[in-house]
Amino acid sequence: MMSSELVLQNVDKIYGAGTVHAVKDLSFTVKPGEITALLGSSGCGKTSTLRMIAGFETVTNGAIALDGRAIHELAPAQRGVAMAFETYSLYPPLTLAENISFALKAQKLPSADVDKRVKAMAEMLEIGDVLHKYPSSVSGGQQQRASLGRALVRKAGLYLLDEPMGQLEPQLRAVLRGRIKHYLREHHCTTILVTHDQTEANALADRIAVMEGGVLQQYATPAELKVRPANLFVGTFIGEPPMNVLPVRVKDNGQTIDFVLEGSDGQVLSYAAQDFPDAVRRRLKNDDGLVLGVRPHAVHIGKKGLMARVVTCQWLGDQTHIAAEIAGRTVVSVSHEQIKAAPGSSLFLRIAPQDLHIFAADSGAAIAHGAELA
Ligand SMILES: Nc1ncnc2c1ncn2[C@@H]1O[C@H](COP(=O)(O)OP(=O)(O)OP(=O)(O)O)[C@@H](O)[C@H]1O
Repeated sequence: MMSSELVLQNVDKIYGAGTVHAVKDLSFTVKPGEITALLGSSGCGKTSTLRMIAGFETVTNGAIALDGRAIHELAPAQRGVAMAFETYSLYPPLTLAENISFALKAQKLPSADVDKRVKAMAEMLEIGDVLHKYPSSVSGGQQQRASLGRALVRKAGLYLLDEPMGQLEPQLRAVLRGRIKHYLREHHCTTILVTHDQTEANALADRIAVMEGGVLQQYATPAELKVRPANLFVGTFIGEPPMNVLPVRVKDNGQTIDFVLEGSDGQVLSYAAQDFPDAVRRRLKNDDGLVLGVRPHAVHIGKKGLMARVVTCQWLGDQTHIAAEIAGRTVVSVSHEQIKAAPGSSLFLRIAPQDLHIFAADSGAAIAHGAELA
């Protein structure tokens, strides 16, 4: 199947009389055959972005190109894009099989070939037994899968999938994710997927565009987003349970680098100065306000360290989750060992220097990840 490169360049979406600036100066490229997820909370602008690429919304400023061809002023049908949108529903007078095969028939493929492809697609999506039914007599989840099948079975330069599995129960969603990813890979489909579910984005996408307030926060692989978040928003948005956040002031006395917890009576995370390379130390000016981000699995329970008061301690069968309070903040620790800690008791939290994410308190921009400059 052909696959295309998609380029968004300085795209803005302003609705109505200019009161809602839904997408701000958005630029990113999806390489041929790559799967990109647009991820963000409700209202961040991901659907507006997808709808502009599809042609259902006009672009206020900027350009969208597919394989070097500007498409943002073309009608949707002229863009060479296949779509599975919640609002882009099935044709009611056609069966699910006829809906899925519609575009293939329009391409005048031999009917034996069409039948074979529709059947394979339906089996992949677990709707083989309802292919003869009409949309009104199947469930929402089956309609959604038929709509996805109709998009995927077509030949297109670009595939746009809007929350394609939003209506499915978790087990089926997990099975289909794997199959859909395999299909997209095998057919080298350039794909954009909109989701608010980071598990889905991580499982399906090569790269994730994290959006907030209409602004692209970071565009990177799932692993990079976790290990090197560009800012505090991405750090706390990606990862489950979320990253712990500790506002601090830094003191470098030449021997040790001390992070003094804001709001505490002098509780300090203290590290040997040589734990941090000079390049990082030069960026940490004395008394600067910083925010430390620490993943829960990097917060260890030890014999010394930051003293915290246990709020809850739960063994989940394969890991212990401890929530502890320190300087009026809750810090979560996740451990694969079974730990017993009574609520109200005190314990000590240890964090290795290489597990610290250091952000500027004012802008939220990342300064360092572990011992490396951001
Ligand atoms: N047709 C419209 N007219 C005016 N404002 C709109 C319109 N469509 C979306 N918006 C606004 O634009 C902003 C971005 O909306 P958008 O639907 O793109 O976000 P989203 O991240 O996809 O959210 P959701 O996950 O809830 O669909 C929101 O503030 C929304 O209220």
